[in-house]
Amino acid sequence: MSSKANKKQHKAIRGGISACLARFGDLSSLEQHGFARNRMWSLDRDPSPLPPLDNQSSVDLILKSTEVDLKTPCSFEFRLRISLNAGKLILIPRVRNTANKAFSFSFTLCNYLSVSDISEVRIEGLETLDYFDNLLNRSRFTEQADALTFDGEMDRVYLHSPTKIAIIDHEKKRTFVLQKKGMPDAVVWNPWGKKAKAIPDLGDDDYKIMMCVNSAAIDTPILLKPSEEWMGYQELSTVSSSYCSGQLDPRKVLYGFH
Ligand SMILES: O=P(O)(O)OC[C@H]1O[C@H](O)[C@H](O)[C@@H](O)[C@@H]1O
Repeated sequence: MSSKANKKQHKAIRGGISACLARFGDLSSLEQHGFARNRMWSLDRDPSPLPPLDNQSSVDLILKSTEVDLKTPCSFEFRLRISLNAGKLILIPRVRNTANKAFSFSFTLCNYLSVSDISEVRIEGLETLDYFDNLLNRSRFTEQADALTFDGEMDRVYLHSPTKIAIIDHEKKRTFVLQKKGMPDAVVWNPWGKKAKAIPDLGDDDYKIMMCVNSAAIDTPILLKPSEEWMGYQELSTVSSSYCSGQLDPRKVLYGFH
């Protein structure tokens, strides 16, 4: 979490994971990254059709469009199951269309990851993919690097990424493994120094120890007919090892090679 995080209501905390239901990054959006991350959610006592929870380390939450302001252009129920197990955090977002006409939306789970030093981080799994560069008017490029490293501001939407992405923190000897379904794209963001200074709830130097790698459905919005439900899945886990140590080949993490 940011050293200057603002924990007031009606504002997403800068850190953790925020659920963004919107035309993500679209200027026509009513609120940056949508309204869902800025609202108070309720406990969901009927998470059907998911099986009821049977362990203490899970919770079902719900946000109904009726609890959102009237500017919401559609009627929906947005459910989120959060489960925490040893070294593993699972999020299952679901959106049901409760209106009598179809609507589409983009969706992102914005994962703030804590790292030892952004210059020492390497992301595996995005190589050779096409991406939109938000810093260059969403121009489309193809990733040429073997792995993604950071030496300046980055804000990209990688298209059709694999279901597993590894974020390797050399200094901490820790790898985050991000697995996802139903969210084909991946956003990578680090504001770097100049932009960090301009973001009020981010400490000037916080950019050195954070990054966002987000599960997203942005390029092709999710289309829901009346009564239909969309479901996504995200699993974030850590592997105590490092690419440097030679004990772990990131390809094994990504593809399970033996
Ligand atoms: O400041 P926020 O609204 O939380 O957005 C923070 C960042 O999130 C993303 O990952 C986007 O790709 C960036 O364009 C954006 O600046």
